[in-house]
Amino acid sequence: MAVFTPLSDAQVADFLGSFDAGSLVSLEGVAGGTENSTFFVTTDQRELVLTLFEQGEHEELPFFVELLDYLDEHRLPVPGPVHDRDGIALHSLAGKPSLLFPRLPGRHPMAPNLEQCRVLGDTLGHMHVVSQHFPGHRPNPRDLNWLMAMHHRTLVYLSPEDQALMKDEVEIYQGVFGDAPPLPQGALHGDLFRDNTLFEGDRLGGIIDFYNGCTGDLLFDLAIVINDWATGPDGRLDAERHDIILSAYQARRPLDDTEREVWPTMLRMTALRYWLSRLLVVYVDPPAHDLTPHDPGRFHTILTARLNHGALPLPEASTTA
Ligand SMILES: Nc1ncnc2c1ncn2[C@@H]1O[C@H](COP(=O)(O)OP(=O)(O)OP(=O)(O)O)[C@@H](O)[C@H]1O
Ligand SMILES: N[C@@H](CCO)C(=O)O
Repeated sequence: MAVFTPLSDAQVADFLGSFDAGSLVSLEGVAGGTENSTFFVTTDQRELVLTLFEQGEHEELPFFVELLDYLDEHRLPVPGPVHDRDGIALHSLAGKPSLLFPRLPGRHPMAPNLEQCRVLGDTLGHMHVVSQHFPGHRPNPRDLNWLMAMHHRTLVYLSPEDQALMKDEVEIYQGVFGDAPPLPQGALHGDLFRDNTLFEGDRLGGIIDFYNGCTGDLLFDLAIVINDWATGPDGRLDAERHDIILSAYQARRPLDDTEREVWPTMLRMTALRYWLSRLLVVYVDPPAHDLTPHDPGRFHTILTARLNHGALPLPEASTTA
């Protein structure tokens, strides 16, 4: 379950009073998610999602609201926060910061078909074209600087081989990214896994959970997507899903020469980013709740597959994906 702070019907009915969103009909805690409390709220006018922020940097919340507002204004399929009659989105409920969103249709595509992959690549490309002009600023909190600072904390829990793997990799990334010209920048989703999208058949209902959103290398976002959406059970890349996502993406935003050059390293660095973040959750800073943490081993498998088999050739940019 992911309701860490229960709410009564009366609390939510009162909360809805400041919005033009109708009167409460029903309230249901949402089982998914691990970080925040999420509720489906039905009013006599619409279906909504209410999120209470349980952890994280609350001072970062205005950035997420601005980013979602911006993407929503540019017609990207994201849940634009609902603003109250005074134009305010961010409220406090049960002592926690809270946001109200439209409820988007669909389910998480855990075994995405090729059309869903194409739509995702197209939408991410579109999002990155738009997000290059987003005026907000929040440096990527999981970038190479974070890897360099944090990886030491997990070494004691690793085998000697894995310690060497992690240290060597971080050193290689420093060399590659330290020497490369700057990569194209913009706002990123920062965690665009399959379970942060909703599909109704082949139609993308929306991209959710922007709480890793930040500004930085657009290629970082694309590599996270390929590692999650286009990887088989053995950690190796699935050529069909890989090619269709990247072709659709590049029809919107072709990768430049530097991005193409550092791509194999970016795939490895974003795999290590999740290996490390999951190790930190399991060993170093476990959450108070007893939800099963994500498996760090999955991203160890992906990282070693990228090392042993390299990246696949990038499709050329075309305008017909
Ligand atoms: N706008 C929305 N429309 C429909 N469903 C939503 C929406 N927002 C969230 N959900 C549902 O609530 C679940 C939890 O939401 P979310 O992913 O934001 O929570 P979280 O605790 O931050 O999760 P995570 O563990 O992925 O970080 C989602 O998996 C999805 O099923
Ligand atoms: N998507 C993340 C969890 C939420 O940040 C992971 O799979 O480790």
